[in-house]
Amino acid sequence: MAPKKKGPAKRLAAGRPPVLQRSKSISRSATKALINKHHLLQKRKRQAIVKGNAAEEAAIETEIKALGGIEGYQEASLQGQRHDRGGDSSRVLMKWLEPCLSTHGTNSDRRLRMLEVGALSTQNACSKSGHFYIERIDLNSQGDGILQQDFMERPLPRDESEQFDIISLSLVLNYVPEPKDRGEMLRRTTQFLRAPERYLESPHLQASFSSLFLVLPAPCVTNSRYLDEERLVAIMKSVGADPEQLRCCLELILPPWTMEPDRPGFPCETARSARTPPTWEFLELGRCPDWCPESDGIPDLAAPAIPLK
Ligand SMILES: C[S@@+](CC[C@H](N)C(=O)[O-])C[C@H]1O[C@@H](n2cnc3c(N)ncnc32)[C@H](O)[C@@H]1O
Repeated sequence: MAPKKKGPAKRLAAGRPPVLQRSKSISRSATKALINKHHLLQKRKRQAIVKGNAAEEAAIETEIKALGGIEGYQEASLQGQRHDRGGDSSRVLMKWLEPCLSTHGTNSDRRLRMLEVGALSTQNACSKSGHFYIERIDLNSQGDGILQQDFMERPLPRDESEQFDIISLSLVLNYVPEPKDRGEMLRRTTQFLRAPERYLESPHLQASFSSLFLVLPAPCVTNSRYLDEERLVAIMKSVGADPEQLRCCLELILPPWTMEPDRPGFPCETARSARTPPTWEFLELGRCPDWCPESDGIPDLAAPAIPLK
């Protein structure tokens, strides 16, 4: 028998089990294209389900799989959290909360409760801060410390001990294909937040808690036929947020030149004055929310289906 031909020496990494292999870096534009395509397919799939068209639904599901499924989408999202691509949004949150949290301290008995919906990592800025007990959930858990759970199916809190001081909903709302479901998701967050009375004896906390940290891709607000700042405020009001207390964070996917302070159409003071990393922009609508869970009426988030005039 002829001796086996020796191939080129393999690198050690080639023998690693797949879970240990380093993920490939995807270019910024490929990341963005993949995320957008995924959102589009989710929307079309939702429409196919509503129409009861099983064949179309299956075809779209095949397309989603070919794109890498939810894992591919999450991988692309993680790439977006890289420092050189604007970093993780919770850095912005920590910056906002710094004045109040530095007074509060990090004693374990004083830590605040955070629910992170759509958590991709246990290593972001709020996780590292030491200020929070964090419950992390995601539709598709990427590892220990992240519970696999659909927020929409999460049992409602039975009492205040199961509620949270803050909920992070960063780049999750825009993942939900149907306007009505987006409304329901927002409304649901209010049921998980602690009542403002809880903070009456801690004036430094009162200014910021309880609150929702809402992050949206900037074009959802700055370049949308259906949503602008005014409508976003109206939507937040309809779920019971005090408009004077709102603060929301937009992930800017537009080129850095749009950070020009006098860019028309972005009248927010903080956006003008903040020294921000190039891919983030802040929408300062006031301070943090003072939720009023009793607010009547179901939010009319079908609103985004009505084009702006
Ligand atoms: C773009 S990633 C955002 C990750 C991270 N929060 C960030 O800011 O970079 C969106 C994540 O939200 C998760 N997600 C979407 N809808 C969800 C739901 N109903 N419940 C839990 N997680 C959800 C997705 O699985 C995905 O991992």
